[in-house]
Amino acid sequence: MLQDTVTVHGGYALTSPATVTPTPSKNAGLPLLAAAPCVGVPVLVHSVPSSTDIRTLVELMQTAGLSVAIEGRSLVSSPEHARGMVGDLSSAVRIRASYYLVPALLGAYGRADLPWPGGCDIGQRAMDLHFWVYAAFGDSSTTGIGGYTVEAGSAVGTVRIELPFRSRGATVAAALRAVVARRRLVLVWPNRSPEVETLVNALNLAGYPAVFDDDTLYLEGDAAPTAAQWRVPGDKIEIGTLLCAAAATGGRVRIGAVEPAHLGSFVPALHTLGFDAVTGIGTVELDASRTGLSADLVAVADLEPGGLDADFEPLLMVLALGRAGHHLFGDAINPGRHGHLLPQLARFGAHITTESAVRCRLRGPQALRPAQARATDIRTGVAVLLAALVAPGESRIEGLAQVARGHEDLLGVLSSLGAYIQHEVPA
Ligand SMILES: CC(=O)N[C@H]1[C@@H](OP(=O)(O)OP(=O)(O)OC[C@H]2O[C@@H](n3ccc(=O)[nH]c3=O)[C@H](O)[C@@H]2O)O[C@H](CO)[C@@H](O)[C@@H]1O
Ligand SMILES: C=C(OP(=O)(O)O)C(=O)O
Repeated sequence: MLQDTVTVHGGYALTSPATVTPTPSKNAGLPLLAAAPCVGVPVLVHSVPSSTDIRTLVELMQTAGLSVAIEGRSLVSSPEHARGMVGDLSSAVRIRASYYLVPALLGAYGRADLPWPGGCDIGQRAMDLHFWVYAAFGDSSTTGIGGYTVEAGSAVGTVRIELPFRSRGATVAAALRAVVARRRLVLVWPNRSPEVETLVNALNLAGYPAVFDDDTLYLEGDAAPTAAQWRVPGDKIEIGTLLCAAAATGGRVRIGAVEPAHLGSFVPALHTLGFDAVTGIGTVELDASRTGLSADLVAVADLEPGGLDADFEPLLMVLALGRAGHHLFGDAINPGRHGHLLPQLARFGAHITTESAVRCRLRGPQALRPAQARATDIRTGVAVLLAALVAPGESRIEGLAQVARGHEDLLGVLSSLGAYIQHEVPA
């Protein structure tokens, strides 16, 4: 059983003896799993991670009467939709991605009743764009204090939607609604993150032609589908975590099964900080003994294609603390995150100047000292683990259930690189 508190003995270089294969990704897996009951054909999804949020989504689909089952590390989805009854979906409040369930529920029952998305307490989790997407399909939505209801409409023909910004959640909602409604979709300003591109490739494999053309996604939701097998890709955030862990502790790591393009502007950020991260075909490696001079880093989360994924920003903040320069950080996408992250890093002695709720600056290098800290959300949790691995001495980290929401066994992976992490045995 996972214990919620660990002691991290920091100050040791993390080095992988062999090439590390990343664990499959939560954030790429969630849309694929939600898509499986939408496509109208049998689907087998391979490499499903068993992080808590993924397990919650699968349980929710089963409670909703959708025909999905976990077999080993795969999800098997059969086209016969409902068992006829939707059970209690109140645990949907535990994850943000519960909103990915709406299209499958509309397909199975013609309506979706869900609590508001929850998960990490990192800012408002608005769904206005999702409702706007459903309205474009002719669906009607009503909202209340505890949750919302979407009821399926009966409109036909091509649906054209222009998003005001590249929301990942709204893009997934539009794509899944199009295949459930069997309608052509023209979506302007789609999100083009690797997680969405993975979903679009999966829909292609299931016989729904889908293509990005500059700033538009074209999806033939009315095509004839075919049974498909999908695979959840390796977790780009875990890859980033291991690169930062090796870099920050003066170690070395080589990671395989990597799609370097999925790392977006994360690798250039490592270069700015002076680290020689080298990408190859399906690999990325970093040897901190080859570190050069660092320059000022600007790490501002961005939804534009190739922009910095917000979930990389806390990792880069810890890394930058050890590197010379004036470094700027921003995450307006998760506007509550700095409010959790900065106080936890301050416990390690980090001096970070808040410019606004979503922007901060720091001047490096700064030495970190061991601390007692809390994983208040997934990425703050990983950031404090990194800080603890850097700070020489014993740190105590609480709240690891948050990290387990996004990672199947991050502590195990870090331990395989030589991290010395002890689980606290409850009295
Ligand atoms: C499950 C999952 O994959 N979560 C990721 C996803 O979150 P998420 O799916 O929420 O990301 P979106 O791109 O949809 O949302 C980005 C921003 O837009 C706002 N918004 C979104 C929809 C809407 O209808 N109205 C609205 O105002 C959100 O509150 C947020 O501030 O992308 C984020 C940005 O890369 C990541 O940090 C999250 O880890
Ligand atoms: C915030 C995250 O996920 P979610 O949006 O699912 O809470 C995350 O993965 O860090």
